[in-house]
Amino acid sequence: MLHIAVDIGASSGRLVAGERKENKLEIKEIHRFANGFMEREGTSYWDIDHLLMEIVKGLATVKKLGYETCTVGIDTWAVDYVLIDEKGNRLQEAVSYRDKRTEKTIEKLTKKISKGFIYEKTGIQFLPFNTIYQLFEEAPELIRKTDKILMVPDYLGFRLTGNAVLEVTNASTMQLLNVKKRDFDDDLLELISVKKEQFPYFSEPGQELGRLKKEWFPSYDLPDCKIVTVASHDTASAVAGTPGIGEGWAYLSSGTWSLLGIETSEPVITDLSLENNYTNEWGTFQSFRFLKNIIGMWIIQEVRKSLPQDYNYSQFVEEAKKVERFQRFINFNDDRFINPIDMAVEIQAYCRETNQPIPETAGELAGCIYDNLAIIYTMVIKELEEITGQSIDCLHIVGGGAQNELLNQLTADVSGKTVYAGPSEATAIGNLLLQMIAAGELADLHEGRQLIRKSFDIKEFIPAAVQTETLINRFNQYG
Ligand SMILES: Nc1ncnc2c1ncn2[C@@H]1O[C@H](COP(=O)(O)OP(=O)(O)OP(=O)(O)O)[C@@H](O)[C@H]1O
Ligand SMILES: C[C@H](O)[C@H](O)[C@@H](O)C(=O)CO
Ligand SMILES: [Mg+2]
Repeated sequence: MLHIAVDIGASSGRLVAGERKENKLEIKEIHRFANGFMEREGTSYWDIDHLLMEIVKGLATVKKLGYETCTVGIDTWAVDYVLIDEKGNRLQEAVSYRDKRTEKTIEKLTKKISKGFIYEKTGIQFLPFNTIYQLFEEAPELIRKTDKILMVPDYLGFRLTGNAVLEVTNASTMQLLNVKKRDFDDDLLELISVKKEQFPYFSEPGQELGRLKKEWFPSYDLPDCKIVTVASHDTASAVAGTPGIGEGWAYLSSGTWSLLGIETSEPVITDLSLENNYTNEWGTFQSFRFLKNIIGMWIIQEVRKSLPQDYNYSQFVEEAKKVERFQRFINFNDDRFINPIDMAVEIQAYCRETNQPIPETAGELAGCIYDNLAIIYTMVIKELEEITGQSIDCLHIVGGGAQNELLNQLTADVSGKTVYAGPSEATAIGNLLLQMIAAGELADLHEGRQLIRKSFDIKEFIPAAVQTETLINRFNQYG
């Protein structure tokens, strides 16, 4: 059976076909397209209709390749949603989590209910753009007109099948679910004046959402195509698509964001996890993704836009290799880097304010980004071990960032952990695994990860000795 993963990240989207051929998973990229938010009248939003048409375009290609039967699973970035009325019409643009409307919302809401209380209920990290804060900022009359609040991947599935669900891995990122009840938290819904009935019913990954709506057939005429819910939060699919070599492994889903964490069977909700802003996003098969959001390749993506000359990511890495290591220490998790007007200027301002050499060239800018990400990753690994009491033996770097061999080696060196890099399309692969488990082609995720290890090139990076403590001390001095 052919399975199609629709994986849409903040910077790019792709349709990846996957089929099990004996003891290998064979994948083929069918369609790739750019993503990114737009700005209009002071609002940052996603062109959601364009994304839908890109999916349709990709499915038409599947048809042209001669397939008649397939399943499709959709995953995207987290927290963002679409409001629809009782006729299914979209009530407004799909606002991006990078929009500035929620910059002060945590401060506003935690005057009414403490952070500790919210965290005790949800176990979810405090990111200014969590769904709870976005919904709080919506105009009350718009919420009153809203029949359903659909998370982005669920909205795309609704447009293709007419059926709406709330898939749990992405639902958890709303910071509205009570982790013990595995249901909405009534206090939090009341706090933001939203009703439970304004959400669809929950769906676990692996359930049939429906068949493609007839009106889409003319452009791709896939008579036997079923949409299946997968881990619709892309990071949850990326974790599912992590090879999982050894016992004490951690994952780093390296794309626009760097999501670094471990899989747990129970949530970790402690003073220390709250203090360090760790999250317990829901994973597949009732697991949890105990992780931390680290500003990831967003930084270099935005620097790329700042520079007069266009560099591709391989060129940035080559330029970064030429500059001296660890000349600047920058805490890229500072809110100033969430969405500055000009990232290169913001980095230079940070260095000027902290009396550090100001990076000017592409190599100096990329070099300081990769140097400091390696230090931040190391600090998060140390925090994870301290908070959970579990030792982490190795780190799996998956996603587009896994192709950055300089950063892979720097991460191994600074953290002292062996790094396994790849697959770069782990999100799409995890999406495919969940469809294959639903189709009975795989018994479970354990078998799926064995298939990954047999099917894809996973590069090993052995740590070389560096003065980690010195680097962390210097980072804390400037961070
Ligand atoms: N050849 C390469 N060398 C080094 N880095 C690369 C290379 N190709 C891609 N990358 C890095 O991968 C990043 C994109 O990763 P990926 O494709 O996983 O992100 P995405 O899926 O579009 O977004 P999201 O993180 O929201 O899922 C780029 O920003 C870039 O930094
Ligand atoms: C906004 C979220 O933190 C973001 O989507 C992250 O969870 C992610 O999934 C990045 O791919
Ligand atoms: Mg991605």
